Amino acid sequence: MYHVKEAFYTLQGEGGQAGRASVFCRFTGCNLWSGRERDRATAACRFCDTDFLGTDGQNGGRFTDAETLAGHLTALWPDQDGVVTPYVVFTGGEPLLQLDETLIRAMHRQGFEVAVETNGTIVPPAGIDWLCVSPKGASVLAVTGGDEIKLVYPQRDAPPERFATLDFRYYFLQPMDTGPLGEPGSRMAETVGYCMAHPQWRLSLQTHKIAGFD
Ligand SMILES: C[S@@+](CC[C@H](N)C(=O)[O-])C[C@H]1O[C@@H](n2cnc3c(N)ncnc32)[C@H](O)[C@@H]1O
Ligand SMILES: Nc1nc2[nH]cc(C(=O)O)c2c(=O)[nH]1
Ligand code: SF4
Ligand SMILES: [Mg+2]
Repeated sequence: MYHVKEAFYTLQGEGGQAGRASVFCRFTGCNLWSGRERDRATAACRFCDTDFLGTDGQNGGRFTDAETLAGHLTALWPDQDGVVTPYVVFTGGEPLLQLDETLIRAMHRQGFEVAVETNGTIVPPAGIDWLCVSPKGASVLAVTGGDEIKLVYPQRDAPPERFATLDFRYYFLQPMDTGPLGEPGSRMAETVGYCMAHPQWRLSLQTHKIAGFD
């Protein structure tokens, strides 16, 4: 059984695939935070911008098997004429608590490329086409390579230096969303500063928040 908070068609907003049309599948639940506000201050991950509790979101629900969920996600892809390869992003919550090889294969059979957004604490199943790892605080990484690392910046217990020699194709810093840009607490300027001082790292902006497309 797969538990899905919500599923929707949008553009990938972040990282090296930003701007690409994507079906998002947001799984319920995370191993680094319960998702309840009263637990946030003591969680392993404390800055989460996402509601991943329950199955009550847009196109959410409980799916008994991979084929059923794959069909549900495929129906959200608008371009049925095969001009481009369809793209699905599994996120959450922590998607690797639920995503398995059976579901990845089912999406491949539907013609999709499969991307994953993970906190890096769980070993991924085989077959992922684009793996994005976003380390959280002092949590121990089970994944030390992939297509991109997208580190939310700054994090006291997770300085970029700790990850600079890992095996990724792209290294991104994403400013921690602490509220509106330009308001006190915005981490934009220091993130830009770090990328300019350390050219290995590129800036990733949450373009869906800036442009308001989800
Ligand atoms: C909600 S998480 C779900 C996937 C997975 N649990 C993870 O943490 O990578 C999706 C992406 O949003 C990022 N993110 C979460 N809260 C954020 C915030 N307040 N500011 C910037 N990025 C944030 C995460 O680091 C991750 O790259
Ligand atoms: N448009 C859009 N792009 C995203 N990239 C990663 C997201 C996530 O929450 O995992 C996300 C999201 O929530 N929306
Ligand atoms: S690991 Fe990801 S889903 Fe879990 S609380 Fe942190 S940002 Fe949110
Ligand atoms: Mg998001």
